Amino acid sequence: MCDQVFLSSIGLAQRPFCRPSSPPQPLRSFCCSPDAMGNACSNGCFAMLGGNPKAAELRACKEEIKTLIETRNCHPILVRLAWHDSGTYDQRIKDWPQRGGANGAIRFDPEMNMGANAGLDKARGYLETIQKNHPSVSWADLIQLASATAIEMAGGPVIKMKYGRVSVTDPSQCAGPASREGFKGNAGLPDAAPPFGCGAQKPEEHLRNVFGKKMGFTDQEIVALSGAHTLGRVFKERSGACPFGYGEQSASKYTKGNCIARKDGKSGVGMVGGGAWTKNWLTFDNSYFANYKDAMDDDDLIWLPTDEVLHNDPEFKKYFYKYAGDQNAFFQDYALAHKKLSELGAKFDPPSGFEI
Ligand code: HEM
Repeated sequence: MCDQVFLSSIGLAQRPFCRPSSPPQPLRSFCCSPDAMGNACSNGCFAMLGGNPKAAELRACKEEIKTLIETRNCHPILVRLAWHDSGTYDQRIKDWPQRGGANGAIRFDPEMNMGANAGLDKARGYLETIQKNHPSVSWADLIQLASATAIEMAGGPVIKMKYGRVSVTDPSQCAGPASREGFKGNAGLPDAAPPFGCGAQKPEEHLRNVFGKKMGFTDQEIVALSGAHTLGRVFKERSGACPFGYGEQSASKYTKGNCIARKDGKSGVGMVGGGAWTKNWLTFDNSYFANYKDAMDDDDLIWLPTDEVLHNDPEFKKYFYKYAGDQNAFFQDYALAHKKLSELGAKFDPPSGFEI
């Protein structure tokens, strides 16, 4: 077949020209130069290698993460760990790693010990064993992979992430708590209630300072990302943003040991206690939006000022009600916003990253 006939058949022929097909090329001509260690050429090409070995290693990690989540029901804390690694990102700082973001710095104490990260050392501990089994996988990738896997396992969307994130190697590369212009602490991670560390008087202003000015998200993305609170709990011993805490005695009605919160209806809540935004807080769905009135009216559920503003602010509320009525729209927008969050500030090797 000449090229013109072939291109027409797939709808790509632009101009009427015809020339004989080029002679068959050896595969090598499409694949530039993967190195002896099995790393891709600069185009991320592995055609000569029978698959990307780094992707294969990450897929093996994913299987171990699934076992971890299945046995410990730790979906929410893995999502929060990844978000707080990414959430140090400041788009006004250009250099890596000073700009923060998904670079694995949260595994080091200077970042882990920031007030906003209270409790997340537990999630770091969960991933430590997996990282030891796969030392070539970067912490930055492992943290993001665990979060995407948790969302999938909770019944949420598959997030088509890019991998190959380079990790920082030293605690001195962490973002300092007061390193972000206009934010007093926690490298500009959000506060659940006033006083807001950016000096904002109102939650809508605070969310736009944190997510818009600092990280580069739109109003729509802020609302979609907030829907992650369909999962998880608040603990008085961690953020202190609710009256519920560790153990059966301090648990809310929905976080006791015998509660069913998983999508598959199986028992198991991980550590007992805390207060949740939704009744089925190990299930990723749109109930955060659809059932917000329950959360506001029921003293055993949580609804923070930064949640409330999402259905009161004229811009935010357009998306809030859209997601309340349309779970598919929420899943689609969430997956895109989460992918963006997972890549904030990241440096990739190869530069184009790769999929697994
Ligand atoms: C909009 C601004 C946000 C505020 C003010 C906020 C605040 C909080 C607070 C206070 C907690 C409870 C922590 C504790 O006591 O253990 C929490 C938990 C959580 N947050 Fe957020 N968050 C925000 C955005 C996000 C985003 C963007 C995500 C993910 C994309 C997220 C995911 C989670 C998850 C999954 C938990 C539950 C963790 C667990 O159960 O261990 N949050 N958040």
